[in-house]
Amino acid sequence: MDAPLISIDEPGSFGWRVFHERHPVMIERLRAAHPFGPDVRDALSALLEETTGGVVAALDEDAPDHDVWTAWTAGQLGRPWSEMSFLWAESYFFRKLLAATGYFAPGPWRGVDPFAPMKRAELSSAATAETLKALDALPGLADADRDAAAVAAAVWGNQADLAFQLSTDASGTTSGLVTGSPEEFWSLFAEPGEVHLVADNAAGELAADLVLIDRLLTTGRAAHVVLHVKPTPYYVSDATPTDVLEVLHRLTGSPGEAGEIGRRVEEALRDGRIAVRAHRFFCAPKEFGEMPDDLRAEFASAAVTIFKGDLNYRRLVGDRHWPATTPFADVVSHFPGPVATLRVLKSEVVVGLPAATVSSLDAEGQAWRTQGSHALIQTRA
Ligand SMILES: O=P(O)(O)OC[C@@]1(O)O[C@H](CO)[C@@H](O)[C@@H]1O
Repeated sequence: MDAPLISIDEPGSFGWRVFHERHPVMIERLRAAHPFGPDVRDALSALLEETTGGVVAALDEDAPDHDVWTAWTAGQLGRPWSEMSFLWAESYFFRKLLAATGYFAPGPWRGVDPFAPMKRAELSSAATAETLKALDALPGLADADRDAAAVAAAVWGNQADLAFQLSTDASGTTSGLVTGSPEEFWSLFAEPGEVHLVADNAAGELAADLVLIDRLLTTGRAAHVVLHVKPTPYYVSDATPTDVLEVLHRLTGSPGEAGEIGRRVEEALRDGRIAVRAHRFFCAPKEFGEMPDDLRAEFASAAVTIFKGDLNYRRLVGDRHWPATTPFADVVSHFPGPVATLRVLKSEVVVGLPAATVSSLDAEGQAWRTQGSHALIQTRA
């Protein structure tokens, strides 16, 4: 039995606060970052109004992806936004945000990633420089420690999510894993095969993901890697194909081990051991249980698929009020192959925790599910 979907209608709930508190701040930041004219500024205001108190309106008839969204919005148009599930509503919000900035229309903003200034600032920040410099320690580590470091960086890299940093929930602290371990992650890999990594954020997190991919290839755990990113800008900092190139340039332009890794990744892209894909379903307002057949077939042929980040977790297990002790294997039974998820907890949903862990986290009296201080590694062979 499925648990109830997480919604956005209850004032003060996490989903409600994303719409009523986080989105207005995000839109202000976009207005400050770009010299949008009155048409775009008005469209952004109208979007806020629609999504916080209005009804769900269709995309423009001439939108390039109008047909696919007609299917994805079936049954929702004309209904109040407050009746939509959090997952559905947030995804459609980001699609409409792109439309409001002129991303799909003829004109100066066509194809311009409105979040690029934020992503670029993170990629050139002192914090990212420090993280890249820390990679110099890797060659001196024993194999097991190097494995553990690569996974830990990929997990905690997910803290650097620019939408989340706009949240009043963000604690900025780092506690431990609520479940799982690097050893559990690596135990999924046996014969070298094709590994798929479904990326989340650009900049620092994607740099850590490329380090993990390099580790998979150089240790022979993967013969090929498919890196899945978003086809269009999404959730502020989600990685697109352009971001893969930006991060790669940042690595190859760095001294030391970061540069070495960057050059190995570049070589693997050139000779086809790494492929980058951007399936449109990665921006769909749907759980992965509803993925289309072509994507399902790709994952079915993978030796292992790695899902990064909070949103991919929500889509994988279902963005629902599951009891936190619900077995992970039960909620991912729809997925057609071995799967691992590396995620910092930034929204309400969580499964697969021992009852004792849940009670001790609850007893601490912190917003441990949403404040980005805890992480998890979960696998199903
Ligand atoms: O997927 P990511 O980048 O790890 O996190 C996305 C996120 O910031 O956005 C959602 C709310 O806007 C939450 O799922 C989460 O906090």
